[in-house]
Amino acid sequence: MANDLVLRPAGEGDAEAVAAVHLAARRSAAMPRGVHTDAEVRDWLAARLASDEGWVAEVEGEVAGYARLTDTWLDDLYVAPPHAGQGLGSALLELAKTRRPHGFCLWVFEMNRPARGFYARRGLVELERTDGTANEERAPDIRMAWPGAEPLAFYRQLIDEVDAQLGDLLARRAALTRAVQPHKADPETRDPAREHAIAEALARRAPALGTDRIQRIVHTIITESLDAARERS
Ligand SMILES: O=C(O)C(=O)C[C@]1(C(=O)O)C=C[C@@H](O)C=C1
Repeated sequence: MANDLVLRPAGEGDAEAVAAVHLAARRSAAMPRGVHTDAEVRDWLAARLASDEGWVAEVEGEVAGYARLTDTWLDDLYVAPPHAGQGLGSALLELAKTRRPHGFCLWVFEMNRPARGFYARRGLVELERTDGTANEERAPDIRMAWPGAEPLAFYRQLIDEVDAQLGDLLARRAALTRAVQPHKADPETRDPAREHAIAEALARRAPALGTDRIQRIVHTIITESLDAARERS
């Protein structure tokens, strides 16, 4: 642990120093190149720090690391390269756990093995992986979570959030199944080849479930959607 380490809330006057830590840490980390100019990063971080919860780690009076939290995410945790390996990251992460006792999530780039190991060793678990198409850097990333003091409640809340999206998607999908029926030569006959192709496409997006399970899920969704469409017509 670094001597003289002080953790304190970030103030408006810290924006410049925090941005310097962010830029230097990103350059030396196993992360994709940033897609913004340094000036854009400085402006963006200053705005974020004005509304999010920021903490700085000071060593001998200098900002050497920082963490930025929203209600449910640890959005940033960076340590300036000269101060790496001195316990600042651990101290900031433990602080985040204290500040968010009911848990939080974060994104880490798949290529950033040191960071993934750092979080895993401190009790964070991997939740999901992306192919990177949804982030600015277009680099595969991993959602990790610290499930907090009551993991059951934490995970149920995340499940509820996903189910809200799933419910909307099921409603949209069922409406489309219904809309297409009048345009079929024989609405009573199902199209196994088409259903198979749909399941294969879904299985590519959800490999953890495997094709057989996805086939059964797709079959149920389509059967029930067709049934609901008949009831309403
Ligand atoms: O594409 C069709 O032919 C549809 O009727 C839609 C749909 C679906 O919901 O995706 C439903 C039944 C068919 O067996 C195949 C697909």
